[in-house]
Amino acid sequence: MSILVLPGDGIGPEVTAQAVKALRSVAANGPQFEMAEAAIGDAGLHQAGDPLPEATLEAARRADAILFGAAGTYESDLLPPEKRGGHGLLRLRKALDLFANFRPVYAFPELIGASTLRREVIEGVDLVVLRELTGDIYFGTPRGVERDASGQRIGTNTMRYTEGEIRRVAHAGFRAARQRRHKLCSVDKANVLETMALWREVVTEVGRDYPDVELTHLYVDAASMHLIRRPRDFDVIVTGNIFGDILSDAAAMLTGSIGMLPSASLGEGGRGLYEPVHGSAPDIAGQDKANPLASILSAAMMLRHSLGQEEAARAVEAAVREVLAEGYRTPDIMEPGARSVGTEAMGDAVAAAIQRQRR
Ligand SMILES: NC(=O)C1=CN([C@@H]2O[C@H](COP(=O)(O)OP(=O)(O)OC[C@H]3O[C@@H](n4cnc5c(N)ncnc54)[C@H](O)[C@@H]3O)[C@@H](O)[C@H]2O)C=CC1
Ligand SMILES: CC(C)CC(=O)C(=O)O
Ligand SMILES: [Mg+2]
Repeated sequence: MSILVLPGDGIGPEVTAQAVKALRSVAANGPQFEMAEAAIGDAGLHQAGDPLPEATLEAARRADAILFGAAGTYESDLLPPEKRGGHGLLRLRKALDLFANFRPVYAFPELIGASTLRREVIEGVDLVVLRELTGDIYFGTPRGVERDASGQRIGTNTMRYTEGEIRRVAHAGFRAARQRRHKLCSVDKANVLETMALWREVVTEVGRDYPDVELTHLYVDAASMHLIRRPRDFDVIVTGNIFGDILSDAAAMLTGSIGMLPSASLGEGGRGLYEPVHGSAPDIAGQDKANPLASILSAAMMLRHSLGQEEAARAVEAAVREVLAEGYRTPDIMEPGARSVGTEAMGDAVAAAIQRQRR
């Protein structure tokens, strides 16, 4: 089994190193992995002049699974796309046609006290945001900044979805709901945007094949309110690229921190890209402060979905619960009386707990 590791920028390399530690701990008495590393993001720009170097894309195509950290910095964010670290990630997802990004939002009972939200709202939260990942306003054309006849600058991006793109992610949403509590909520802005009216129509059509799944629809503005007000009512949320990007960061706070949210980006084949939901966090990079659990939980999703190692995936997840129950906390999830640890020490604690789980 081959894993390509793409640490990227900022806290990307710090958290990814802890996920690699967890995988090595799994491999100590279980499946063997071949791990290789390649550059992406600003790191790719520095190394090869491209946020997605050709060698990285080739290696990604060959790997069984890809573990990604974070790409981009505030400095490169405002440059043209070809010089923008984060663009490397967008291109990778597109090149591998990884259109279904599953972002589980699970409120660990051990972390209820770490959240800024009320216990009665977040206790029992267990939902998945399924974000479409290769279409929408992030990829639609025309795009760019140009000048009109008067010399004024005009910025354009285009929200665009084909029927086929909506259909395939809708199927993925219904299938996911079938594995869970049989509820799918489709989030759109069909009252204003034609693209989203098509989204609602196609999701409704696909829903006829899944009579056992309860389909509901919400507009994205109301959905963001309901997500915070009554998060337990949600099972699977399927939505477009930009709405999913925003809603999942908001939903992260139901778990205590964005440092707790893993994700799996999947296509039609078995190969997946496993990526924490957070970014490169320049404000805490290089300070041993980042929470590595989102990355470690992404590695667990990788073991499950791309490498066929369900038992190992469960061991990693159980190890995370164990260290949380023991009171290990990075600063983002710190609470009074807990054991304050840095990124490295959290990774060590999880790796040791994996050993205990697999004994
Ligand atoms: N998947 C990716 O590669 C993503 C890349 N980005 C890029 O990352 C850079 C920073 O973007 P931001 O908007 O600030 O989002 P961000 O997710 O990097 O950070 C937002 C806030 O959450 C905190 N945070 C993030 N991850 C954390 C972790 N594991 N542990 C503890 N705290 C954590 C940060 O310290 C910051 O205060 C930008 O260049 C952006 O383009 C942003 C989002 C996703
Ligand atoms: C490059 C960005 C679109 C990354 C991001 O915010 C995300 O994937 O959540
Ligand atoms: Mg995001």
